[in-house]
Amino acid sequence: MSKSLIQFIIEEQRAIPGATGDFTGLLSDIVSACKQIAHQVNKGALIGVLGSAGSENVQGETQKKLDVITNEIFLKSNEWAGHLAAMASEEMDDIYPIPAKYPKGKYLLTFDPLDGSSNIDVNISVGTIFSILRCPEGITNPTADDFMQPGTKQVCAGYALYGPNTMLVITSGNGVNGFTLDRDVGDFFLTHPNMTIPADTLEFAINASNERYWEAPVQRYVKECIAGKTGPRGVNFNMRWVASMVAEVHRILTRGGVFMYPKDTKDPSKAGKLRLMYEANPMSFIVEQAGGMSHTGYERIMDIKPSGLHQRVPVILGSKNEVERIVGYHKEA
Ligand SMILES: O=P(O)(O)OC[C@H]1O[C@](O)(COP(=O)(O)O)[C@@H](O)[C@@H]1O
Ligand SMILES: [Mg+2]
Ligand SMILES: [Mg+2]
Repeated sequence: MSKSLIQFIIEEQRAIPGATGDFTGLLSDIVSACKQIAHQVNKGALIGVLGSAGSENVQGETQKKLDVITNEIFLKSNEWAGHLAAMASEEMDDIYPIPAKYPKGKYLLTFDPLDGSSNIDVNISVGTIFSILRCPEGITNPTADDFMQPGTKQVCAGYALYGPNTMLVITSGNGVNGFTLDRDVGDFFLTHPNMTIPADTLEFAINASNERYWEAPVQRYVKECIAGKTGPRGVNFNMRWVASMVAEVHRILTRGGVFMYPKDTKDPSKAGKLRLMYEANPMSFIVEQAGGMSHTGYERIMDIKPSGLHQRVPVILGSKNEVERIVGYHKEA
């Protein structure tokens, strides 16, 4: 049988001089949270977890019952062990300091507990996204300011995909590896070592209903793809849109492609739809580690110095040559 996720992490940790085991402990708590979420998502209506919670999160989005449940699972699994100083989530306005009754640790955790939650009631794949940062040296009671680190500072990023299989895909800056949950054994096993994104692709993903709001460079790119053989690209493209970022990124890691939620004029107060700290940054870390590229069209996402926990950014990520082309269109515009 292939390596379990925890064996894999412990072996990686051994290669780091001075490692204390804190990181391994933290990842094992995250894995435990993802297994619990997989169980809830899998049971669905049988345990009454589908539908709306009747509340709104800080972004003004209606929360699903599972948004609330999965957020609670992540907090409870990760607060007790002494690896973290604080957490931040899509579903909470402010940061979550570790309660005084527990020891505090040296890491910060941000997460989107249920990504693609509009898909949950229609039984389409959803996921969880997380990012681990170091708590700044000497800080025991971090504030939101301590989370304002660019994506290049991430220690680890990952996602769980709750699809036909439950998978966990992680990077700690040493390539990207994918693990599949064996429900009978109750553990994740390495099934997709060294995942890489092909540099070229003939597949793109975008919510085309927003076309009239996009900027000219993205309109040009998509128009050229749709023109296919008869257009300037001289080749046919395929399009996909799942509306779960985790599923789109997983497809791109598996067979290449481009995913875009670009800057648009739909709501001028928002720079994009996706959130930097717990969606764009972790996915960018994974995509770059797999040989892909992740950009806003104007700058590398992981270079952005965050200004707020729930800051939104435009996202263009995936196969390198296509993302470079789209960035080039932005420069020409
Ligand atoms: O419904 P739209 O506008 O196509 O947006 C879909 C995007 O929104 C998201 O669902 C946002 O994530 P949440 O469900 O965590 O809010 C992404 O996963 C997805 O790419
Ligand atoms: Mg999300
Ligand atoms: Mg979410």
